[in-house]
Amino acid sequence: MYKLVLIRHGQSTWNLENRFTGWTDVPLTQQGIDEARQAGRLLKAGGWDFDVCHTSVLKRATHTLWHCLDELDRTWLPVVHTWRLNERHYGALQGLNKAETAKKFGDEQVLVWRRSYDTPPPALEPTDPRYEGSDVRYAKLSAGQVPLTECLKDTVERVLPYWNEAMAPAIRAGKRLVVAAHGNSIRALVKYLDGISDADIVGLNIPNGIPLVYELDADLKPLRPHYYLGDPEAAARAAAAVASQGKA
Ligand SMILES: O=C(O)[C@@H](CO)OP(=O)(O)O
Repeated sequence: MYKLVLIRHGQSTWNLENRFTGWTDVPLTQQGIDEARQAGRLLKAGGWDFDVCHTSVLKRATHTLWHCLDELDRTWLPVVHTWRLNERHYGALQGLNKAETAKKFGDEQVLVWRRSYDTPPPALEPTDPRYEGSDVRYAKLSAGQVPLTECLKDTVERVLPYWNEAMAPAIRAGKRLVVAAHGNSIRALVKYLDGISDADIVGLNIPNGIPLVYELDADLKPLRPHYYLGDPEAAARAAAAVASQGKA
């Protein structure tokens, strides 16, 4: 049996301000740091250990990993950064307040933008100062790979090659992986691993800073439903709070 741990970053400054974030590189709040450290303590208490860490190129995920590894006394572990684990790109919504956007466009429309599988939010113009195309960390990507917006389907399409080419082979080789990523890049992985339908993925929300565990068979299929470490009710409450962030 293989085990895989996925952790959504702790609270970011834009989570606190309830703003659509996407590829915007905002830091953790003090609460986010505390959540990351608590995730590390939970892992330590459970006797978890890892060989390799994977994270995005965004600091809220990277710093979550650092704090978590610090609690585990594993800051020396190899860390692989990839843009493919970045948050889903939120297009022209990046920076806007979620509740105000729901007031303007309605809860239903915001739910479609936040959680539908294949309807992307409005796209950024390439001339928009928010466009990340000239950011040095994406210099090696082809022009089309730096998104102007993404629906979850687009995120799945860039996360899955990384799963297939980097993560799955490492797991099969016996490496114990911990992944610090984002609400929607984790939803992309969960959709694939659990075989969740395009319709049902709308109801899936990932809480901040709580380790999510997969137990996988030799074919990397889940042996049991994925679960959160710690108090399951607290994890369910935190996921419900994420769901309601997009309401007016
Ligand atoms: O703003 C974002 O980038 C994501 C994660 O914080 O938000 P949502 O939960 O609305 O997809």
